[in-house]
Amino acid sequence: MHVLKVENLSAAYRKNTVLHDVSFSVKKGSLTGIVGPNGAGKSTLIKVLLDLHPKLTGNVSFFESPLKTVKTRIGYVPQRGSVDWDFPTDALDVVMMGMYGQIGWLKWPNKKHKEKALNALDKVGMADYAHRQISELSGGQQQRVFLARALIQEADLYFMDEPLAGVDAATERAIMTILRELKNEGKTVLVVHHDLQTVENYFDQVLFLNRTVVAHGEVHNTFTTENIEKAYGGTVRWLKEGIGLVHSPI
Ligand SMILES: Nc1ncnc2c1ncn2[C@@H]1O[C@H](COP(=O)(O)OP(=O)(O)OP(=O)(O)O)[C@@H](O)[C@H]1O
Repeated sequence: MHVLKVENLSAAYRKNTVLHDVSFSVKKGSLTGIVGPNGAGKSTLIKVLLDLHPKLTGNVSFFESPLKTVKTRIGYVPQRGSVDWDFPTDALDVVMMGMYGQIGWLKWPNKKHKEKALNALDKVGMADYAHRQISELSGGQQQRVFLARALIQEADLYFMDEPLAGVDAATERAIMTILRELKNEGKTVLVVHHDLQTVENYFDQVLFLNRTVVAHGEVHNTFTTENIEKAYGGTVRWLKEGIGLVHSPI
């Protein structure tokens, strides 16, 4: 069964088409890195899939169903820069927002919900910051709080928009451990990712996006120099060396 199936999707900002003819499907239990150059449409793709931005054409189904019937099974960690951090709320409240599917809108969370949220903060190493205003957290700490919020949803499919951007090495390891745990529990995770050097270590599937799908498949046979060049254009040359990549101008 497909967890996500996308067919001939296109989307635009005003008259500027940013995604065209995007088609791919994702299998249960996979951990996919979505890579592509700046402005390739990675964030837009996630927003369109989740109905946060309208699509022009195409079909999207989750668990072989339309989004509106399966929303509570989907978790989303937006790009940090897209969030208004001045919103006056503390870390615990941010995490509890992830539970509205379970609590129900306009109902107050009870003690059990609070405990669950605290556990999630503990899992990402942020228990001590539960009552800190989110605007007073560092970028990496905010990212961890967001991850806790997604975890508490107990979703089956997660979209994460650059969860590793601007975090320190310890936070990166902590986040990757959690993503692998989710995968091991049979959850499906799609991650927008920037660091080509770590793609082979972190993901089992890779989706190269540049306005359309350039390549998609198992990392071991899809993460090739050829596909990297196809996605990133001819101005840079990526030489695969061991598990890393060396970036060299032509
Ligand atoms: N709100 C918006 N209004 C108009 N154009 C937008 C908007 N958001 C994004 N775009 C444009 O759409 C294109 C795709 O942007 P998007 O943010 O999806 O790319 P991305 O692959 O996530 O980029 P990055 O790697 O830089 O985060 C870009 O050309 C961008 O300038």
